[in-house]
Amino acid sequence: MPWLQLRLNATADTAEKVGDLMSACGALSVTFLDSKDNPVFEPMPGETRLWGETDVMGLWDAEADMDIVVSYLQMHGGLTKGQRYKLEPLEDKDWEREWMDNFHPMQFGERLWICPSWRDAPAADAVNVILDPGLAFGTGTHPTTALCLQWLDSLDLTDKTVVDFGCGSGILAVAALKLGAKSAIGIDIDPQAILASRDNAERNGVSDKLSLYLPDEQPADLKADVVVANILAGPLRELAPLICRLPLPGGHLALSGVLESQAEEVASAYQSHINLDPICQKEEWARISGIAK
Ligand SMILES: C[S@@+](CC[C@H](N)C(=O)[O-])C[C@H]1O[C@@H](n2cnc3c(N)ncnc32)[C@H](O)[C@@H]1O
Repeated sequence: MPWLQLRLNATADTAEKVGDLMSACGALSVTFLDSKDNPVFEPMPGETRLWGETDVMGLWDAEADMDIVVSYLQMHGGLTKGQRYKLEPLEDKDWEREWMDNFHPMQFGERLWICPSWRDAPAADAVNVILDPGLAFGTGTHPTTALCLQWLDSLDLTDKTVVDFGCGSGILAVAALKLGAKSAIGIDIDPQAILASRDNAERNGVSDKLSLYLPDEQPADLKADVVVANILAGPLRELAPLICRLPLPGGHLALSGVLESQAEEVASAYQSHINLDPICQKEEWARISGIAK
């Protein structure tokens, strides 16, 4: 089935509203893209977008009446009078082909590779995580995920327990298990993330070692040797009292999803419980890590 894609530019303040309006008039998916065309996070409710100019891209099936969609956006302030937008058909075949052709195995750190299922593993002795990119967050292409994968690769995870807080596709928990962790727990507020993580664990033969919880279901006394949380700066600040208690004494913690400009403030919420490493950066993103006191 061919698709129709509508793309328009929004600002930090309007992107979320434009996305909601697109969903309200039948978009099958809505993606936010930064200035380099990387997909960016959907903001948490009440959270301010921090990355300035954002393109919002909605996808409809070919039957959709896009005149109605455009009028609806104009009527509700998603498109201002005279604002330019791009509407183009996307052939299903081209779309999938392009996706598949462009998604190559990617290396993180020394041992770890993320490999789409339709490509051969790059090296027999590498640690290969098989993951199919989708609309869900967490394929390794985003710098915040990459920072966490590199960090996990740098640790000796043999027989360690791991918590992946904000597990998304489960990429970090699955990678940790394939790097030798004994067991992992993934936690996410999004039920779709729980399902995606389960699928990806099964695809990688580690589902028996991964437990998944919504936040209000997680064990009360949860502790682990290694804790990784790739969520945004706001939740990381708010959840600091909870996340600080997750690593065992001497255990490792990494926080990601934080812009470089927010790193000091987030780090200060953790420094009473964590001996912090120097902040590590990739593009405009920062990773905060350290060892629990
Ligand atoms: C940026 S994605 C990270 C996904 C994956 N861990 C990765 O590194 O690519 C953030 C995930 O955190 C989840 N999340 C956001 N706030 C959360 C919270 N307060 N508690 C648990 N999960 C949360 C979101 O639903 C989303 O799946």
